[in-house]
Amino acid sequence: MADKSSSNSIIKAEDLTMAYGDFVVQKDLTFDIKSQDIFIIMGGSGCGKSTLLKHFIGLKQPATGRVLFHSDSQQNQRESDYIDFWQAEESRRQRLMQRCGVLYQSGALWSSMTLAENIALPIGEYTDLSESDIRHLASLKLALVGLKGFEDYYPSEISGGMRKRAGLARALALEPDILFLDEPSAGLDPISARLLDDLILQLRDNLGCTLVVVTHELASIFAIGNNSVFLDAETKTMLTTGDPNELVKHSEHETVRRFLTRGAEE
Ligand SMILES: Nc1ncnc2c1ncn2[C@@H]1O[C@H](COP(=O)(O)OP(=O)(O)OP(=O)(O)O)[C@@H](O)[C@H]1O
Repeated sequence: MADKSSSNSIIKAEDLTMAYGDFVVQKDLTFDIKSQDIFIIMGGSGCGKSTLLKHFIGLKQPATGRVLFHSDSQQNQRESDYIDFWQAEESRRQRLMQRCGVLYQSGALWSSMTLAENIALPIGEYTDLSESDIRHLASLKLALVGLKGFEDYYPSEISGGMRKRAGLARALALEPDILFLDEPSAGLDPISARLLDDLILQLRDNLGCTLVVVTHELASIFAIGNNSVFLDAETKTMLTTGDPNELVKHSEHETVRRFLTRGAEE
């Protein structure tokens, strides 16, 4: 089934069923995330958005089905170029994960380290660069997210929005081609949330990253998303996949249209 529309997929979920023990969270998930998508994982509370993210970042194994990563996002793609993440050898999995940056909901910065030190940490761990090169790179990453000059600040000395951006700078430390963001605008005021959306769009446009974002903020979904999957808590499966800006108008599923219009439809 190598149709043209799936030809530049960077991640694929195939018949994925997710469960905690006997408790099935979602079943039969099949969708593609394409290179340079801003792909939104959406759905009501407790439907399994964060659980799905965990399957992509190596924290949780599928009950059944597969998570496939393209072996090299820069190349033309054939079916044989996909790696079944959970069947791959540990070393292969680690290499795949080094292509991925993650921004956790809390931001997860080390409070006892400055912003530059927070970003230098993964760079020092995974590269052989000198201390001064690492420091220089950390400054560059902070500049990328609009935090030039804040190298020596501690997380407690900056605002929530700035902490999110610093978390993004750290997620970018190893120059990932895929970024996973868990509720990036949670806890931010509307203006800071909007600025973070703008930054996310810039990162995609300037760095060519693919972004996978868990969010239920409607403004963000429409502002940044060009592709999505909708997980339904009731039927425990996906209802649809596609551009949320189209789904809000044309989805055949009332549940999806109602979610995207906050129930204001009709
Ligand atoms: N470690 C766990 N063990 C058992 N059940 C879990 C675990 N983590 C989550 N669950 C359950 O799995 C379901 C999906 O949880 P998940 O956090 O993925 O949903 P979510 O869509 O991200 O929720 P929210 O929008 O509220 O953050 C929920 O019923 C939750 O209680």
